[in-house]
Amino acid sequence: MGKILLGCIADDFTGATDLANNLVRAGMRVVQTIGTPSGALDAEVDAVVVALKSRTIAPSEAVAQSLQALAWLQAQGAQQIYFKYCSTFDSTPQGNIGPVTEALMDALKTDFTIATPAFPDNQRTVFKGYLFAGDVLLNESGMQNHPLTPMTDANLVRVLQAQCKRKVGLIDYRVVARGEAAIRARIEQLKAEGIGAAVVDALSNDDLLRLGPALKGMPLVTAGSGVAIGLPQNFGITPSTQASELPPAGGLQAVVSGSCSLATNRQVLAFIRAGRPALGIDPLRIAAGVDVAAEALAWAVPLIRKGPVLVYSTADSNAVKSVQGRLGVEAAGAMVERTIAAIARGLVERGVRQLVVAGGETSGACVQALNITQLQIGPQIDPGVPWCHALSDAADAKGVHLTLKSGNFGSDDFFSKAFTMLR
Ligand SMILES: Nc1ncnc2c1ncn2[C@@H]1O[C@H](COP(=O)(O)OP(=O)(O)OP(=O)(O)O)[C@@H](O)[C@H]1O
Ligand SMILES: O=C(O)[C@@H](O)C(=O)CO
Repeated sequence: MGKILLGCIADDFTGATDLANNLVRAGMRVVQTIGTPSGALDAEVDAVVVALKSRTIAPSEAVAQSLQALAWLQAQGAQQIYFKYCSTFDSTPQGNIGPVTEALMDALKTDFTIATPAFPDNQRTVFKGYLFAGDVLLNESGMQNHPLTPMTDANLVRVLQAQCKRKVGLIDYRVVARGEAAIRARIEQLKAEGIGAAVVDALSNDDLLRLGPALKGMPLVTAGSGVAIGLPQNFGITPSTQASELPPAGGLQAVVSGSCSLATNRQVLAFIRAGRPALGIDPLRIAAGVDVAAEALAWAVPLIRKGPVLVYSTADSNAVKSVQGRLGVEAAGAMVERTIAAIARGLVERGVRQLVVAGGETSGACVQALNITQLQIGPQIDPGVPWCHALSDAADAKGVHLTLKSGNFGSDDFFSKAFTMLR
């Protein structure tokens, strides 16, 4: 197999497909691996995204996993490394984005990198170092109440500095607007001031496309998925439809959703309002010992021959809080994830070959239950969400078309629209 150009390390599974999607749209052939593979790469591609589940784990463990991924990517010939985190920069002062960045810098023996979660296609922009989600600052966007990674400060220079030993600086929008030469000059100036990492402003895709050429040859880039739109051109790659070609899809269609984010709540409602079959599952019944997965599969089987079905635990924040109050946050999450993963597996065993999964943690549980080891990345359904084609150790799940939807991504009609794209 040929050597890869770009080696990527993503801190969660849906985030990994988001990054892979932007690379594919810019012309790269990409596979996503679930965890760091044990053997050599068995595919002819331009980039590999190693999907970790490291977003909320302790820095020492995240560093160890990321360095293992780095070593594997280097062994596949990667010329540049991309550390992908969330477009809402999910991490507290004790978070691991800084420690992982610095460990990768040390391993790559590089003295400078950039950091920017900007993803304008999904309304994440960075201005004077402050991250906006839509029209509001990150800490007014709801992210200040995130159960695991509450973001109470939108100033990314401060947030990253709190996690880093190296000094953190800023490349602001005025520099970015002037393009490659100005960005490179600013990088040299920051380095001379002893700064090791700089947050980069980006208000639009044009900013990201101006940033791209200035990153050519930088050993490590750290970012959300947005920066990816400007990197393939550095390797002489231009957009092509072939990069996103997947084998033809067939089989039955289903959606499973464990995401409780606002966008997913709207998507569940839209699917129900469209008159499609949908079954809500109740975490308290799972806790009471009812075999909810078996019930859901018995419900789905007669319906699924006629079109896509949805099984969801999606609920609004009050309902989720009430369940968490009774069962505990972690126990409730784990119980629901296990049940949805069992349903996903059961659906695939019963002939589902096109599966939509909503929610990052939920996706992790489903992908693991299906023993999926590798995903080939196909066409985009909505910004940040592509169809994928699965390689799996489980014979049933081999060749399944799968999409892993981040909680906050996708239009309201996503659960119906997704299937129309595979016809
Ligand atoms: N009704 C419910 N009550 C309590 N917990 C739930 C309920 N439904 C789902 N959960 C749990 O909430 C968590 C949702 O996280 P998940 O990452 O899947 O979605 P998300 O946060 O919307 O997605 P993303 O991480 O992509 O933004 C999971 O642990 C899931 O099991
Ligand atoms: O960057 C994002 O917002 C997503 O790719 C993600 O990481 C969601 O978990």
